[in-house]
Amino acid sequence: MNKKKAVVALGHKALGITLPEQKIAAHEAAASIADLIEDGYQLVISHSNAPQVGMIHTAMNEFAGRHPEFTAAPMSVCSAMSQGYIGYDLQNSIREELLNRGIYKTVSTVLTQVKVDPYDEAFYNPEKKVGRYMDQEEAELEEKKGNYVTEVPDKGYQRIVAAPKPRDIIEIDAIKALLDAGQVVIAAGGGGIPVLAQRHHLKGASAVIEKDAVCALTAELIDADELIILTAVEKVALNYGKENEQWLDVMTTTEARKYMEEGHFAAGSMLPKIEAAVEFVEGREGRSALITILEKAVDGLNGKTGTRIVKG
Ligand SMILES: Nc1ncnc2c1ncn2[C@@H]1O[C@H](COP(=O)(O)OP(=O)(O)O)[C@@H](O)[C@H]1O
Ligand SMILES: NC(=O)OP(=O)(O)O
Repeated sequence: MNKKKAVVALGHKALGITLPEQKIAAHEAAASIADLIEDGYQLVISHSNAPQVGMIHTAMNEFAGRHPEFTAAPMSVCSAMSQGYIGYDLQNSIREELLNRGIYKTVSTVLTQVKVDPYDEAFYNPEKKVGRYMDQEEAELEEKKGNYVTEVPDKGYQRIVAAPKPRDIIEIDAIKALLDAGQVVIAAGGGGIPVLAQRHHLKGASAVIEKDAVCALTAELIDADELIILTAVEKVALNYGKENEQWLDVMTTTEARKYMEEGHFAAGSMLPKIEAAVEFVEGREGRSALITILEKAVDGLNGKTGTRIVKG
């Protein structure tokens, strides 16, 4: 039997932020991933990184210059570190969960670079929130360092960086080779390390790519059957959080476009998921995307919950 190929996007719920939180969250996420593997899926797994990459950037740059051995690290290097920091925990948690179920599979993290366009509008209009919430004084200090910040209602301030569109995945052949060998691959974590191609040289870009967007691109490039976005809500809603909230079981791509125009999906959270789902599903016939809560992945795939996005 040909196994179904899927890309799974793991959000904040699957990761936590601090190392102790991450260890617990990754363990729980591994159970959902193992459920999917037991259900017969061949998986490429990607994940969020905005809190972590901000934390790493602050940690790396706070001490820069105070000692000759501590030098500043650009955002692209911090992205690479976040892939290692998160991938390490995820691959070991998934490996352990699979072994507990009597399944032997190598699980590996591919340090993944993603090509972006140097003229992408996002470089002129940074909007991606990263890192912890700050008070006004801390935010002003960040601005003095040349960083951009934005006010977040009820939470304080947060740093913002460019989130250019992912154009190509440099290590895609390695990802495909591992997948074809029946192994479990964690790739393009945190949207991938954004790079600008300068002839044979890849120059790290100061940006953080939207992980849902890179999941759609990965799914396209491996010609996946499913895009599975595991997040903090069981279903997508119209009028989310309002009195007339309406949870959706299924949504065609035409409906999704209309709902996006009507502003039903919040920028930076649900909107990139819907955009990714529409882009992937419209790529070829027979594809579908699922958005559901982390612990109900298999129920979602079996049509018991979640919101399914289909071409139409
Ligand atoms: N229309 C909507 N339907 C459901 N959830 C929505 C909607 N608009 C915004 N959200 C919010 O999007 C969140 C998921 O996005 P996000 O927190 O960025 O997840 P992740 O970390 O999994 O990528 C939900 O927890 C919910 O608060
Ligand atoms: N890179 C990225 O999209 O991370 P978040 O999901 O944490 O915003």
